[in-house]
Amino acid sequence: MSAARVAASRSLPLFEKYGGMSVLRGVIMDFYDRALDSDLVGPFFEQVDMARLIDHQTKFMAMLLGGPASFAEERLARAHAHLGVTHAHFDEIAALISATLADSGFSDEDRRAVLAAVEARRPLIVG
Ligand code: HEM
Repeated sequence: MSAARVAASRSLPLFEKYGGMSVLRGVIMDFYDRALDSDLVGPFFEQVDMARLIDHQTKFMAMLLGGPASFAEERLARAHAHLGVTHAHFDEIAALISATLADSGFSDEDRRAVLAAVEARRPLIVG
């Protein structure tokens, strides 16, 4: 790759670097397969409309990656307010996101950046 292309790819938002909306949607579907398989967090999703949840989570992640989407913090808090999510649940979901991103080809640096943005939302989700 030429120096110019390397420089250009470094300045791309992660959203474009990792393939945009349809690729991201596949990553999110992979993540929810893992979440449903988890004894700790799987039961939370049993009664949930997963197609709708995948849409919303894809939008949320697209925003975190610098893509063309927005997802209000208030909405994130409202969605989890009555679920009784503990720190252990949050840690499990964060670990599943991390493993999914690693298996989807995210570099360690980019994976850590996404996880830091997820971690910053912990107070909105646990409670
Ligand atoms: C770790 C960071 C987390 C992020 C970034 C996240 C993100 C989201 C998003 C974007 C939605 C969709 C909200 C909407 O429809 O408006 C959602 C819904 C949901 N989340 Fe999370 N979540 C996280 C952690 C958790 C944890 C730890 C649990 C439980 C173990 C959980 C359980 C759920 C459930 C059950 C819904 C569906 C609620 C419904 O449709 O009524 N989430 N989450």
